[in-house]
Amino acid sequence: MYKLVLIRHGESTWNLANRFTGWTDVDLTPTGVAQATQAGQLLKDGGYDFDIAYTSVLTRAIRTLDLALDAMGRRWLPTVKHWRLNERHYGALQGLNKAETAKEYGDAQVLVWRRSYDTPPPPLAPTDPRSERGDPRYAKLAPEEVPLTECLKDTVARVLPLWSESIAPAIRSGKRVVIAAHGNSIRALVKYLDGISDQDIVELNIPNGIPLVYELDDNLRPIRHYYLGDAQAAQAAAAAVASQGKT
Ligand SMILES: O=C(O)[C@@H](CO)OP(=O)(O)O
Repeated sequence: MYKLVLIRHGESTWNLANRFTGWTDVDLTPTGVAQATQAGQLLKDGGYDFDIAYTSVLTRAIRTLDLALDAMGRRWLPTVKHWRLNERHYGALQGLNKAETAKEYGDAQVLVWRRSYDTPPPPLAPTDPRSERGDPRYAKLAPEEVPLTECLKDTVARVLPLWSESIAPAIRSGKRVVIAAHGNSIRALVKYLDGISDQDIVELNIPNGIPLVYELDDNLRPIRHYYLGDAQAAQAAAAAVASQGKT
């Protein structure tokens, strides 16, 4: 049996401001810092240890990983930072307040933009100053590979090559893996691992900064999964994430 640990970053400044974030690179709030440290403490207390870490190229996930590993005395852990673990690109919604957007377009439309499997939010114009196409961290990508919007289906499609080419082989080779990523890149991975339907994935929300443990069989099929720490608190935090897009 293998164990894989997934951690969504701690609360970010734009989580606090309730703004659509996507590929916008914002930092953690003091609460987010505390959540990340607490995640590391929970892992340490639970006897978890890792051989390799994966994270995105966005500050909130990188810092969460750093803080969690620091709490475990494992700041030196080999780490892969990859754009394929970035948050889902939120297109022209990036920067807008979620509740105000719901007031303007209605809760149902915002739910479609936030959680539907295959309806992307309206795209950014390539010339929009919010576009990440000129950002040096994506210099290795062709400009058109840097998204202007994504639905979850697109996110699944770009997360899975990293899973099958790097993360899954690492797990199979016996390495203990932790992934610090984002609400929707984790939803993409969980959809794939658990075989969740396109309809049911709408209901799945991932709370900030709570380690989610997957026990996997020899074929990397999930046996069970659970949040570390207080299960009810994790459930309440996930429900609070679901409410962020309501009026
Ligand atoms: O804004 C975002 O990028 C994500 C995660 O914070 O939000 P949501 O939960 O609305 O998908």
